[in-house]
Amino acid sequence: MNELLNRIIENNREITSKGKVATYIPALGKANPRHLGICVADMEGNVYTAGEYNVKFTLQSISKTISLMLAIMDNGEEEVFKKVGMEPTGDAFNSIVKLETINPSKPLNPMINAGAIAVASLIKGKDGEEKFQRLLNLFKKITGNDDLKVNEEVYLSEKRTGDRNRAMAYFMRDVGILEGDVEEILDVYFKQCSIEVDCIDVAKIGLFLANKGRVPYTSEKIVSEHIARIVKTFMVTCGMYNASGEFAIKVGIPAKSGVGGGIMAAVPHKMGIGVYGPALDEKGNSIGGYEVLKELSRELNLSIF
Ligand SMILES: NC(=O)CC[C@H](N)C(=O)O
Repeated sequence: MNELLNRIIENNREITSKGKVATYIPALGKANPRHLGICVADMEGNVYTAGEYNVKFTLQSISKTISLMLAIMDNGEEEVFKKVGMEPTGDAFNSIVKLETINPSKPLNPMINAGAIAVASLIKGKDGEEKFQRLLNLFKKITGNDDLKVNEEVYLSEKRTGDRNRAMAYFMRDVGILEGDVEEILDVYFKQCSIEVDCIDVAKIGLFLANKGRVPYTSEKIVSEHIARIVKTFMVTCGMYNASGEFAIKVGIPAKSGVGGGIMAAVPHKMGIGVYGPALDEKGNSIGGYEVLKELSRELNLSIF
């Protein structure tokens, strides 16, 4: 397996030159666009790695999967889906346009920014800090990594420049989707996006979802199978933003990407995969990571369809 992963990384390194590192969050612009790494963690406890698997990056939109999980655990499915929809969108992850035109006005799904901000508002806690700590603790449990923390530079960089997210959040409060202190809600969201990880952490998140919401090594059941299934279904329909349909055909694995360059993938009953390559395609997905998953899926016949 290590040999296969090394080969796949080297086969796809060239394509990273065709992508661009995200710079709309200035601190993300410092990443090395040539980096490409992978970790596969399987059900038996084996961990395989290749390339720059241990370079640190921030979760960004990958965090939206676990924040959704926590919001459903806290409030139940019915309450959460009163505030956010279940439908994919053909628009960019940070698009604002449908918020006003759709009736009733609510974000289309929890994997786009507006939806994830609505979800962050539903996490329980006496203030933003407690809400975020509850979410961070859940990530620590799932990955088995107690050292997970926020990358302060990325967090402050996004907080300073996140006016589009801020605009969506204030609009959502106006139409009654968000309640309470908008800046505090945004702070939870900006921090969850800035949690720093490597490919191993991300593969463990995938493995946890692949194993229906249980951490395989400890067998601890963190969430019901039903909620784990909801999260994986969103990964299939919305996880790669407006490239999710094509990804389902070409790769066929539930996956969630982030603009930090990570992709988290969950192959049901088999393995979790964490990929990192900060050079992005025009839709905001890791250009090398996408190709790496495509080749791995083909080699090991991993498509769920
Ligand atoms: N697609 C992403 O990873 C987006 C997350 C990023 N923090 C943002 O809000 O723009």
